[in-house]
Amino acid sequence: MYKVKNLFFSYDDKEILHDISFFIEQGKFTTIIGPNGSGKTTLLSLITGQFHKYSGNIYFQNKCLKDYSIKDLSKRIAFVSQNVDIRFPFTCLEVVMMGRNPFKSRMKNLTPKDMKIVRECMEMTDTLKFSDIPITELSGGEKQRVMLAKALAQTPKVLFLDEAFSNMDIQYTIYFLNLLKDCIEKEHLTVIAIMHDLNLTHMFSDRILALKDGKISKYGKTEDVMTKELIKELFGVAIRKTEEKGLVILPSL
Ligand SMILES: Nc1ncnc2c1ncn2[C@@H]1O[C@H](COP(=O)(O)OP(=O)(O)OP(=O)(O)O)[C@@H](O)[C@H]1O
Repeated sequence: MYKVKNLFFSYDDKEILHDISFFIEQGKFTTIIGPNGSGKTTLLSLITGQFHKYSGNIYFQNKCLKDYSIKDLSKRIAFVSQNVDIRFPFTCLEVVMMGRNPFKSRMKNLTPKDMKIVRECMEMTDTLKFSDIPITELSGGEKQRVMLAKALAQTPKVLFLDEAFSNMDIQYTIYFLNLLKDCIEKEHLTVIAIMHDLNLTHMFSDRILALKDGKISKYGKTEDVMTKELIKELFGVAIRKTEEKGLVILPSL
């Protein structure tokens, strides 16, 4: 689905990503982990086509990422970041409807089929009740749910999440992680997420890409990557694995 080869990226003179190569499989939940400043968001920005000045190659569905128009890319990928940067008081319904823009003909309204998708996505994310409320009047976690509804309304092949649950309570976070697992199973959605919660990462991810100082420390199946040794190397903390596929962080060791 995604192939990244020998990717280097710098902000001005400061090198942020160094010789990154990996392949993302379709229909998997891949999580990028790593300490603050290790380059996770930068990597996501690059593979979602937000930055163009890099060296190396990024291929998406066997085609060079730079050869996609923004509209073509928006029909295939959706992105939810932790910061909801909408300052204009669009209603939540209007925001979710924007998710259908890549599919809309110019100067035309959304079709009944588009509106059905919008409604279903708002139902799924428990945001239908916010339809007429300006998004600027919602709490942080509520806004993130609306942005997730908008992203799902894009009916993407790949959903990118940059700490997209950071303001949600644990009940909604687990609800959404299970919902995404369902979409992966039934619709072969590919999810590429950045998460800081190592326990949830361990429970829900199929693959882990571990970044440190702009380089890949390890990439592979969750069980192979989330070892005590790697977590110690990345974050300097000890962990204990539980029988139920959970992780306990042991901060004092
Ligand atoms: N616009 C920018 N200009 C210059 N340097 C930047 C810019 N954005 C990020 N950086 C630097 O790039 C490095 C990687 O940042 P990035 O946001 O990718 O890290 P991250 O792993 O996502 O961190 P966090 O876990 O804190 O979100 C950091 O050292 C940061 O200071």
